[in-house]
Amino acid sequence: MKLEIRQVQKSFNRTPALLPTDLILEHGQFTTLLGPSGCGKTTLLRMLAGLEQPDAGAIYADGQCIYSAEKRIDVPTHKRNLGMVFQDFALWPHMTVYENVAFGLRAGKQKSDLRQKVKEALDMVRLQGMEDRYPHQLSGGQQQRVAFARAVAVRPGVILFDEPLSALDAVLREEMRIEMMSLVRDMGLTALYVTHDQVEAMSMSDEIVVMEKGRILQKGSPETIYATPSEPFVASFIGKSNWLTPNQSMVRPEYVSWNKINHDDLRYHGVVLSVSYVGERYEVRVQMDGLGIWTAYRNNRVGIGEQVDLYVPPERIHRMNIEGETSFTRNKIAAVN
Ligand SMILES: Nc1ncnc2c1ncn2[C@@H]1O[C@H](COP(=O)(O)OP(=O)(O)OP(=O)(O)O)[C@@H](O)[C@H]1O
Repeated sequence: MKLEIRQVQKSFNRTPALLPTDLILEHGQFTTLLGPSGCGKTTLLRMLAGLEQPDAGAIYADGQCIYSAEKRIDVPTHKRNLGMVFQDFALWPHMTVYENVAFGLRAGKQKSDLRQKVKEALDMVRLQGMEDRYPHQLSGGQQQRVAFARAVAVRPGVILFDEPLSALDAVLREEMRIEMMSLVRDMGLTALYVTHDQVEAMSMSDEIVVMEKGRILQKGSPETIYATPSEPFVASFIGKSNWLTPNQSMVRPEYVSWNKINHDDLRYHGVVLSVSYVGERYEVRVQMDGLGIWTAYRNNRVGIGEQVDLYVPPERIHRMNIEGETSFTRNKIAAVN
């Protein structure tokens, strides 16, 4: 299913939670809303789900209007053909696994072959044989699988995730991330995923939508956003950035080297602050002269307090799009020579 959001906005008690926003979720694409707490991600997701009413704007599903403030159209949640998975799993505690998954199918009136459909959904998330258990008899990962099975059992056109993994520990979170992503892809579902975890966003998404203070700052593939963030907030929120001029141009740590490689490499001077072994290499934080703290990688240790020169190829410097400037430019400000 393709979803189109046109000029949708929402305020609570006259405070804007989402400024007028346009967004298209292409059919079969995995899109992530990424941003800090309170930036409006959940509000946007809830409006798509029909759980919150926009103040203005319209929403279309495969070209059909499912919400329009102007035309007073508001298709209820259960008729929007979507599945939802939340952070707290939202399983019914007094229902078994079977009943939890069947619940959505019953509500959606898909009663024929109920048993078969529940079985298929539970097989998919590898919970065969757990039908009679109650949620409290399951691990966090298993509970989240039940929530996922319940959401997809109705064969929705789109699946909405609101921080679905944040209640799980780091190892399980990574496992579940991979599992959910491949299930969504295998089913060809359109997915919208809300998170404030940039690693999650980078590893799962076809498209990342970076939000701040109720607006979209940038939308693009993980690779594009990492390489060419549109503004300083995006650069700082995704990956590590080494600033060459405050809030204007930066270089990613992997392009900072400890030796001059090309004749036009720029040289910067600093003092080593910390060295952490991160497996295979060391992550070194360096207090740069007049430039704040940089991160660089190294194959061997370096002493804390050591004076160092770091080199940056000019073509790796990314300049923010401020007042129409081009993305990649030569920037020699603050270079040693
Ligand atoms: N029902 C509500 N009543 C009043 N204010 C609300 C309501 N829901 C959200 N808000 C406010 O709207 C803004 C956006 O909230 P929202 O939950 O969409 O942010 P978020 O990016 O999802 O944050 P988080 O990651 O913490 O969930 C916040 O300032 C929040 O306090």
